[in-house]
Amino acid sequence: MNNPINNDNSSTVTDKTQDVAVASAEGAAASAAAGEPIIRFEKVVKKFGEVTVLDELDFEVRKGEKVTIIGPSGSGKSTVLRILMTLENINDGVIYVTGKPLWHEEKNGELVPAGEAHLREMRKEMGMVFQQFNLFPHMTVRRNVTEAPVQVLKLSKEEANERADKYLELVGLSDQSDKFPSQLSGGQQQRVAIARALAMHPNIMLFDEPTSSLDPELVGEVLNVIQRLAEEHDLTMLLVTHEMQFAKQISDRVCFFDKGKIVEQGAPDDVLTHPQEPRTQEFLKSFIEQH
Ligand SMILES: Nc1ncnc2c1ncn2[C@@H]1O[C@H](COP(=O)(O)OP(=O)(O)OP(=O)(O)O)[C@@H](O)[C@H]1O
Repeated sequence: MNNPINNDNSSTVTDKTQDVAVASAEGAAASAAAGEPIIRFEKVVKKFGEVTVLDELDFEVRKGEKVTIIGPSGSGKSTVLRILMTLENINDGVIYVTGKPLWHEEKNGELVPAGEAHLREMRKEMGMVFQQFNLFPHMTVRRNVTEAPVQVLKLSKEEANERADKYLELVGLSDQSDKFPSQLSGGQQQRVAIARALAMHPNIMLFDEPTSSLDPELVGEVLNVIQRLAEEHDLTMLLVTHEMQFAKQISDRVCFFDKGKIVEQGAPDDVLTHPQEPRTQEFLKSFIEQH
C-alpha cells in the first residue's frame, strides 16, 4: 500500500500541511455547525506526473447520502474512490473521513502525512467494490467473505462465518458459499464482492463502475442488490457509474465531473434531465447518442 511519506509526491503534502491545518480547523468549526459531512475533500490536488487529475477539488458527502459521480472518461471519477480507499495518495489539500483526516495525522496541532497504521485504521471506514471483482481465486466464496474480518478485524472464525451467512444471504448467494469464483457468473462474483465489502461493516461503501465488466444480462442482478442496499440500509454510498437510469433511481445527489472538478451537482432529475451547464448538457447528449 502507498505511504505518502515514501511517495515521490510526498513533499507537496508535507509543505502545505501547516496552512491546511489552520484552514481546516476553521472549516471544521463551520461545518460542525451545519452537521458534519462523513467525507470532505478540501482543495484536493492529485497529479499523475505532469497531469493534474483532481484540480483543487472541494467535495462533500453527508452521512447516509447516496451520491453518484458521472463524467467523461479520464475526468478523475475513479481516482476519487481510489484516494478514499488509500490506494492513491494526494499531492495537496486535505480529506476528512468521519471527521478524521484521511491522508494526514494530527501531531502537536499540525497535520503531518499519515503513517501506515493510521491509513490501515482509516481504511476500515470504507468498503470498495471494483469493476473487476478482485476476488481471491483460490478461496471459496465463504472464505473470500470471512478472510478480511478474521485477518484485519481479528474476528473469531465463528463470528466471521456469521457475517458471511448474513451478507451472502443479503446478496442472494447463500447456496454458493462452497464454490470458487471461477465457478460463478460475473454477476454472482460481483455480488460476492459486495458481500465481502459489507462483512467489514464499513460506514461508507464505494462502488467503481460495478457493472461495466458484466455481460448486459447480468447487470440487473447486481444493480438490484445495490438498490436494495441503498433503500434499506443507512450506509453512505458513493458510486461511479455510467448507468444513468440507475443513478436517477438510487441517488440523493448526482455530481458531474469534468477535468478533475465538479461542474454541476444536484438532485438526479435536475442534473440528468435538466442540466444547466453546457459541459453537462454536451456530455449527456453524446452519452444518449452512444447508448
Ligand atoms: N496510476 C496511474 N498512473 C498514471 N495515470 C493515471 C493513473 N490512474 C489514472 N491515471 C490517469 O488519470 C486520469 C483520470 O483517471 P480516472 O480513472 O480517475 O478517470 P475516470 O473519470 O474514472 O475515467 P473512466 O470513466 O474512463 O474510468 C486519466 O487520464 C488516467 O489515465
